[in-house]
Amino acid sequence: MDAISGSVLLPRVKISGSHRHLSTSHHFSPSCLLARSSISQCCHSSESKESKAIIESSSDSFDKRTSISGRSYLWGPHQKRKPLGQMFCSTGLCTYGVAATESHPHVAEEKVGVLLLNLGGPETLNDVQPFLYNLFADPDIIRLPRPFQFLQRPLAQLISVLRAPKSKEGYASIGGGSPLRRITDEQANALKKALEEKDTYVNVYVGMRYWHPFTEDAVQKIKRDRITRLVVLPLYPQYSISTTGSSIRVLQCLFREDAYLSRMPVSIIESWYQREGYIKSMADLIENELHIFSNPEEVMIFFSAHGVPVSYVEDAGDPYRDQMEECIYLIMQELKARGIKNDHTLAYQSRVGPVQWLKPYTDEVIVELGQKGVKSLLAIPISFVSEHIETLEEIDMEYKELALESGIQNWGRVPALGCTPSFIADLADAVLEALPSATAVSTSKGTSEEVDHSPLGYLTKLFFGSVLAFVLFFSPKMILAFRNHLL
Ligand SMILES: C=CC1=C(C)c2cc3[nH]c(cc4nc(cc5[nH]c(cc1n2)c(C)c5CCC(=O)O)C(CCC(=O)O)=C4C)c(C)c3C=C
Ligand SMILES: [Fe+2]
Repeated sequence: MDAISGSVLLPRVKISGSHRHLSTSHHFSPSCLLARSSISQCCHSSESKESKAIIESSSDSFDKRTSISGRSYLWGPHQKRKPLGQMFCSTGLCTYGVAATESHPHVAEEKVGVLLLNLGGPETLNDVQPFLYNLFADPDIIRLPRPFQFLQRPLAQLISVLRAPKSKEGYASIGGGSPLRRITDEQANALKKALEEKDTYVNVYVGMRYWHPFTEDAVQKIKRDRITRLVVLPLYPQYSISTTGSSIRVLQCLFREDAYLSRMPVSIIESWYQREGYIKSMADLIENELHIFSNPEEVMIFFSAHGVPVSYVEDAGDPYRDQMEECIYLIMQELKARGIKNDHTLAYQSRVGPVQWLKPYTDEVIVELGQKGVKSLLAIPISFVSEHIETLEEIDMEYKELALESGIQNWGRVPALGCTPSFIADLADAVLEALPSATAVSTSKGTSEEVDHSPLGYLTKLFFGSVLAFVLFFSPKMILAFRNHLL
């Protein structure tokens, strides 16, 4: 899908909000890594200077629910929860600054865009290895200490080649590719329509982090369409460094480098797991599935979230686990208010590689529940709003089989939200609420470090990196770890 275009434009969008000067200038590290050689540079953020430029404006106009987590976080070595600062305006943190009006002084009518960010997935089995390469080349997915960052791409190459056969099996079992692009396009269409029903006419764009349509392509379209105000909506309810954080950092690099884009008012909705519409939509889905069981009140409500390595949360300050727990608390509160008082559990799935991931692990909890005599289980994928390989293969096939082997007799699974009307309507509200707080990216280009772009330097690093990666990955310990966890 290109943009889902709305012919126009904004006389009907009311943009209100107090005008406030943003007093902090923004300095961004140019330490960009070429994560995908074919596309543009993407930031490696851990050194970003603007992590120091924190404005926590106590905006009176901002929704208190959003404020619980309405900020972004930088990760990096020894960093604890560092707000991204004001590279972009994050919903709830600020109102739109003077730059917005100064930069587009002749804009008579706003032309609003909504950019949906998602992970992307391979569409064919041939796409699997290059998709995995893009994923593992992301410094927000494999975090290497600074002196070893030059190994990122050789490592990504190695790991993607090693993992591809297993991943391909998974994608083959769900029809030969990921449904993510199709579903995200459908969500984009539905969101556009939902906004039109609220008298707001926008272009909706889809930007994927690791596969087509790439974020870089979506941004080009936004520029081509002369969008004057943008709301960025990552399709992850909870914020993680590895998902929303990674996508936003790509955007930062793209916007920082472009005069037009850096002046465009932008608002990012960083997390929205606590929105009433989302919570109620999830509760509706759970309630519906519970009714299918013959003994609804005895069913264990089993939330299975995508995991992240423990170090993200404990060392880098990823708010993901906190947001996940709060999200589940809110859903359970909503269910209780409807008279549903079932037991519930949260566990984390889909771990990759030889490091500790958030616990408890989904597979281990399923076995334990079986041993404890739980007979009915309703699995709820909670970290993602589309069907994808980890719902269709991991939950529906692997975990179902494990559950039945472990003594659980009745198995159910809540579908992903997809285009559920109440959910899409809530996303539309989130967009409308975010519009007034859009602010322009700073045009200042503070630099403190330079990246070595010389071809010789690059080739030397690539060569030694490959040798080192090879040695590292074929040491007996690593082979064992890979056999156990990755392959
Ligand atoms: C909130 C959701 C997700 C988080 C957090 C997340 C972190 C994360 N993922 C990997 C490694 C892989 N992820 C893969 C695919 C994949 N992951 C998510 C969501 C989250 N990932 C989605 C939606 C998908 C796409 C699924 C599809 O349908 O295509 C894969 C590839 C599939 C596979 O081989 O298993 C890998 C690998 C890491 C390392 C990580 C955190 C650091
Ligand atoms: Fe993942």
